[in-house]
Amino acid sequence: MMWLNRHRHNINILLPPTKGLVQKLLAVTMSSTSLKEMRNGGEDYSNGHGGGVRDLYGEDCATEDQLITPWTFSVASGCSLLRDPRYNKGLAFTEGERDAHYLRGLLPPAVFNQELQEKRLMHNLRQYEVPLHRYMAMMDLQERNERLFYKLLIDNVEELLPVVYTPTVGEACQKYGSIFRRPQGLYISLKEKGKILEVLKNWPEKSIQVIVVTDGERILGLGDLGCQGMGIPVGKLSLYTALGGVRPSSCLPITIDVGTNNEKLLNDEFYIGLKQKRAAGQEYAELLEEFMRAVKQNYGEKVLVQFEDFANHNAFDLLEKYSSSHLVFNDDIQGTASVVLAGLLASLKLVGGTLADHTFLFLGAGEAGTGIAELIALEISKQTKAPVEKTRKKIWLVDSKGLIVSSRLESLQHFKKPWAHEHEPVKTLLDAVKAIKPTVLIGSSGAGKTFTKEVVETMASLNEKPLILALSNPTSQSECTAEEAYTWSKGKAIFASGSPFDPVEYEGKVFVPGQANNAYIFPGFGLGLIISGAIRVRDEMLLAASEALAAQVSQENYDKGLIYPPFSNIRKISAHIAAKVATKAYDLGLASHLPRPKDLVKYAESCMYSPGYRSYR
Ligand SMILES: O=C([O-])CC(=O)C(=O)O
Ligand SMILES: [Mg+2]
Repeated sequence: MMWLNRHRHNINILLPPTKGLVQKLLAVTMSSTSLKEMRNGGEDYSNGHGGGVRDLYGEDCATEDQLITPWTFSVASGCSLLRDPRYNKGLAFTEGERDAHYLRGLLPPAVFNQELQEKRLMHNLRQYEVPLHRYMAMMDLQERNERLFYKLLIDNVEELLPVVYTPTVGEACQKYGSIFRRPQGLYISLKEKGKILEVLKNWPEKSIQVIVVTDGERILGLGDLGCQGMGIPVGKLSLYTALGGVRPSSCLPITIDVGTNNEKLLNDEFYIGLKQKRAAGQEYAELLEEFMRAVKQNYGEKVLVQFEDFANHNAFDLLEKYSSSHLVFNDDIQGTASVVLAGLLASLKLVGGTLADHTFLFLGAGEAGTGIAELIALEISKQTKAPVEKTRKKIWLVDSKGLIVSSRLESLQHFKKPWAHEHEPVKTLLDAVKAIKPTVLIGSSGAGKTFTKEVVETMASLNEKPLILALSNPTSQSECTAEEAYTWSKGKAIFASGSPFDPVEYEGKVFVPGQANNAYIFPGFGLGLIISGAIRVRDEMLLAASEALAAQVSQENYDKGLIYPPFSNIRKISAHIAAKVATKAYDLGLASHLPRPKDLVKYAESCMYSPGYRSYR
């Protein structure tokens, strides 16, 4: 179906002039405005999520800028093809492809299919006993053969998520300087002030749909890792593709380096970032402002900017500042809130009652704690029609100074103020549990081992089925382990954690802990924004995502005491979340891709990147 015009190192592929394609080809000669209109109109050649044009491998990899002429598309051959992770297939190049693309002799004679490659890789990965070595092997694969990386991740998601994501990604960030090989993502430091637009233009891909950006100040619960935080945007975006089906070429990981206050890194000769204390105040705000402007100027209004692992003091301000002018989402505030709310909604099937019947106590009043608290209050308000000022009263937060109460109001940071209810001062978490008598205990402090035996025992003495969520990451920062939650509560607790724990056997019964991690939400949430061409994020979309996730918990899952569905179904789950988010975007008049597709679940599924190899013949 295609004609090849071979040169020694490049292959120009001519598109066949079939009727449908002629229309498509005409389309790509148009101005970019009319191209966008056609794309939004759902023309066949569009990938349906707002960027790119299908290339001959059936992939949406060409961008408008790359399409210099509408009739040819140039790909590498020979060694360049083997070294291009986007197109390399390694031993899976067929005999015919080896002839056609000057690969003869550059590969050993065996031809493997993708399944055999997967089998070999999983076998090799399982030989590594050190999790970080598995992480490094996965990163090498991503840089060598992108489709195989995603195929492996999708087909073995439960086994590989802890490798490319929490907990191992935390250790990878801590050691990023020493394991650093080939750069991933885009680094924007104070040195690039005044030139950020130019820096964005250095990135090889032009049609970006999702940016995950960090400034490295609060990486998971590990604190300030400066420039080494890059592992987080890279990891999150690999989940955007594997779990949410967003094309890898549309994903851009960014680390903003304004220095670090981590003395250990400042004194480390191998540190890869700026060796200075963090810029703050106006200098910080100006760099972020330039960045946000450049992003909009370069990628347009529909690019999603996900803020990740910023410290509290910047996270809330950035979200507030840019949510009315940009498509922004803070995963730690909003994504975590949405996933926890989903778990709470699902847990009602196990504990009975409505959300409004519960009393919530948080340890940690930062991004995750206050974000979750607010979303719970909004959902109760939606369900009961009570004003949110009233529904907040059933939600209590403890920070490093004790229970947040009205007598502390003056000295509280602004994001904590709504939670300062009338109560006498309480100093410790244990005393707060005794005083408030919560049905749900949520750990979001980033501080490990804080749900002590007494705390869990008190929760179990107060409740038939206490709900205990230890959200802090990675595993070392978890408020308690799954085993502690089940044994200390004598098997009564319903438990979920931010990082994964293995099932626990207690008195002959097996308890399977859930993973309350924002990875359930952000990939599908982002996909929903992309397919609808949403231009803003709204709380209603977060509630819709929570409800969609909760609806995916099956009776079989409930029978095992689970309040989250298994990650093995995540692509289907993401499609449902995407559909509900897109529906909200359309209902709120915030969607720019018209007309609205009739079956949004099917549409979301049809837009998903699939990592099977394409034939190059
Ligand atoms: O990355 C994770 O596992 C969840 C998350 O956003 C965080 O802990 O900051
Ligand atoms: Mg995070």
